[in-house]
Amino acid sequence: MIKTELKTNPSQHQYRDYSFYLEAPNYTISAHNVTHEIHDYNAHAPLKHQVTDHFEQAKKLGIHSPYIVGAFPFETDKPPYLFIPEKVHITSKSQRTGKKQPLSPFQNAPRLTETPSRKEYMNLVDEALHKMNTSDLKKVVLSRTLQIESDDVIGIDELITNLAEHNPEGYTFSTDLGNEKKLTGASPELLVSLYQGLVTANPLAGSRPRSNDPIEDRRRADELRHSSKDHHEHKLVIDTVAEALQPLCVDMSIPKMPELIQTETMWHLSTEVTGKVDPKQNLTSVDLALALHPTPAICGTPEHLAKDQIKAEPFDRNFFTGMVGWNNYEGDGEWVVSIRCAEVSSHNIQLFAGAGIVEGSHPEDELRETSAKFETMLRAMGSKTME
Ligand SMILES: C=C(O[C@H]1C=CC=C(C(=O)O)[C@@H]1O)C(=O)O
Repeated sequence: MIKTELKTNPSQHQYRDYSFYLEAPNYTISAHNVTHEIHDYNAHAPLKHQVTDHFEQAKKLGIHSPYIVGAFPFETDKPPYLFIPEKVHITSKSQRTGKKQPLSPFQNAPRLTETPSRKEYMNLVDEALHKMNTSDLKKVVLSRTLQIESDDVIGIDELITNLAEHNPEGYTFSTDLGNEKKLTGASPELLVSLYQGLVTANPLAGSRPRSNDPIEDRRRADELRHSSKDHHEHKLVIDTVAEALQPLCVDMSIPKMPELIQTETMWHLSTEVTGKVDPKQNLTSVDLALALHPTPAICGTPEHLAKDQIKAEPFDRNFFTGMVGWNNYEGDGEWVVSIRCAEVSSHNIQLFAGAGIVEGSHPEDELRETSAKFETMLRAMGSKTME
């Protein structure tokens, strides 16, 4: 986890009008006045070189310690939306009011469309389970989308305030995607951070929806803690993350058993993997993030078979299940998995939610899990539940 050294008055920090905003558990980073948009991204040239070129150009423009910020999409052959801001502002965590009553980003009731339908989603899960019986596919993350259309201009400020109030342990973010669109959400999952040589990754996999009833909530947590199906799902992710980081790190440490963590809407199995970056390789946080992405927490294993199943999702994931974050001139930075999020434009919000399918998964449970994951965004919009 990144520690902040640059501390200013937290109350100065508002996300309004920022091109990039990330509120992490212990610091907030925001950026505006874009100088360089990395639009001439070349998927065949190493990103490292492109970033170095852009940093050099930014330096010529008088930005002494440039940052690169933005988002990468799920598909690795599609361009990221990255930029170098003229000004970056880092503070200790914003003081939140703890207000649980959401400010409404809508004046009038919006219209909702689900894709795929609930029945179609369960069919996709069934097909994936069938593939697991007839091929080497072990895990795939299948997702749904919820399109919300409003007559009002959507209040992005309210949305982000609500997300941050309700997810103090997570990463609330909003980043420009061009064409007046933003990717906005509150992710509980750290893909990777690099800070003064220390590498941290915190994969999540294996989940249960929370319940309003404390006894039922505890029962679900215990069920998850003891579920061999969920531990198997979790291990597939940890093994892949460890394998990707091993050649890039020294002194890696991986706890034997996952921890149980909670968000306002979900229980998750979580493992914090740490290590020291190999000093001989001159790696940046972007190098580490690209080496890990896409992890089986949002894609599956083996990756190529999981991607074949994901093609059956009847929509484009775009930046959902990609990553959002920043990288500074020294190569330090932090990248968060873009889940519990939505693409937001003036009158439309497209929400996304996925669930990991492994042998032993049940279509109705996965449907329920994705509905619960939508709730992170829905609650920030003032809605209690979609069931
Ligand atoms: C794909 C999502 O969550 C992933 C991250 C944590 C736990 C997950 C799970 O248990 O299935 C998912 O793999 C999502 O929130 O849309």
